Amino acid sequence: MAEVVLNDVTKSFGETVAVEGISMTIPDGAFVVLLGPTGAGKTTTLRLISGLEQLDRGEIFVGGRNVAGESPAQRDVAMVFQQYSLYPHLSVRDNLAFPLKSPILKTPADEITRKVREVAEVLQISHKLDNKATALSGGEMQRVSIGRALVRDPAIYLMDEPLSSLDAKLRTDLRVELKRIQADLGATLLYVTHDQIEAMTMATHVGVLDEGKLVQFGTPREIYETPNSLYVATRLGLPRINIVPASIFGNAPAGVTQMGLRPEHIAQGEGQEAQVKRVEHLGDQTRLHLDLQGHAITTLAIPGQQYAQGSTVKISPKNPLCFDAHGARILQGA
Ligand SMILES: Nc1ncnc2c1ncn2[C@@H]1O[C@H](COP(=O)(O)OP(=O)(O)OP(=O)(O)O)[C@@H](O)[C@H]1O
Repeated sequence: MAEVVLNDVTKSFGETVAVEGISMTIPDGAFVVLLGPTGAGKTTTLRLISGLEQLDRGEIFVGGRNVAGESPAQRDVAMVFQQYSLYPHLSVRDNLAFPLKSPILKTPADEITRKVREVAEVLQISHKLDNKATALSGGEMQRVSIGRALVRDPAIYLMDEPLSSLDAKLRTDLRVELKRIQADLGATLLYVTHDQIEAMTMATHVGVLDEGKLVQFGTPREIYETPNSLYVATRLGLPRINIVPASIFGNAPAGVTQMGLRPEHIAQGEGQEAQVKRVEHLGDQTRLHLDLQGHAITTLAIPGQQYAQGSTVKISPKNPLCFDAHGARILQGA
C-alpha cells in the first residue's frame, strides 16, 4: 500500500473545468471519502489517479513515484466503478481469479483458490461461484466487481459509489466488511459516495469538493464540527443543518448574517416560539419539523417528551455555527 499525493491536479473537458488545482495527500493506510454534489469532480479525480484520464496540469505521486505517462496497470491501482464491469462469459470464480492470473503476478494456484474463497465469503457470494456472471442479479454482479478489486493487493483502491446499487441490508453489511478489510490490510482507499453514513463511519479523512475544487479536507469529525463554510456544513449531518438569518434570535454578532443549527445547536424550552408542523417517528429517532417565523427547522425530539402537531415549542441557539453573507464560517469570539 502507498501514500498518494495530488499536486495542483487540473482537468478540463472542452469548456468544462472538471477538476481544478486539487492538492491533497492521501496518507498510507487512509480511507479517504470524497463528498460533493453531482458534477463536483469526484469521478474525474479517481479516473485521473487511475490513469484512465490524462492531467492537463499538476502531478500525481503513488508511493513517492510520479506516475505521469504510466498506464493504469503500471500504476497498480484497483478500481471499482458504480456499474459493474465483469467478463460475462466467465464464471464468478474465474472473474474473481482473473486479476490474480496476470503473468506479472505469478500467483500460485492454491493461493488463488484461497483468496477467491475468502473474498467470496466476505461478499456473501460463495454459493454463486460456479454461475456465469450473466446469471447474477445486479447486486450480486456488483459484489463480484468489488471482489475483483479485493483479491488484489494494489498500491491504492479507488471506489466510485461501489455500494449504491445494493439493498439496504447488504449495504450495511458490506460497509462494515469493507472498513474491516481496509483496516486489516492497512489498505489505502479513495472512495466516492453520496451516502453520509458511509462517509461518517468509514472515512479516516473526508475531502469536500465544490465545482472541481477541494474546499476542505479533514477527519469526518472536523468536517462535521468545524466546517469552514456553509457549503461544507451542509455536506454532513442528518437531519441536515438548518440555516436561518442570524437576526432571528435577536442581535447577531458583527458580520454574522446566517446561523447554522444542527439538532445539538438547538435548545428547547426557552427562546423563540416555533410551531410544530410534523412529528416524524423513524424508529431510532424522532424528528421534529418546526416553523420558526416562516423558516423550516428540522431537529430531534427530546426522548419521552410529547409534541402535538400545531402546538408550539420554544427554541434558542446553543453554540451555533455562524457564517457571513458569502457563506464563509465566522468563528465566535474571534
Ligand atoms: N468525459 C467527459 N466529457 C465531458 N465532460 C465530462 C466528462 N467527464 C466528466 N465531465 C464533466 O466534468 C464535471 C465533473 O464530472 P464528474 O463525473 O467528475 O463529477 P462527479 O462529482 O463524479 O459527479 P457524480 O456524482 O454525478 O458522479 C461535470 O461537469 C461533467 O459533466
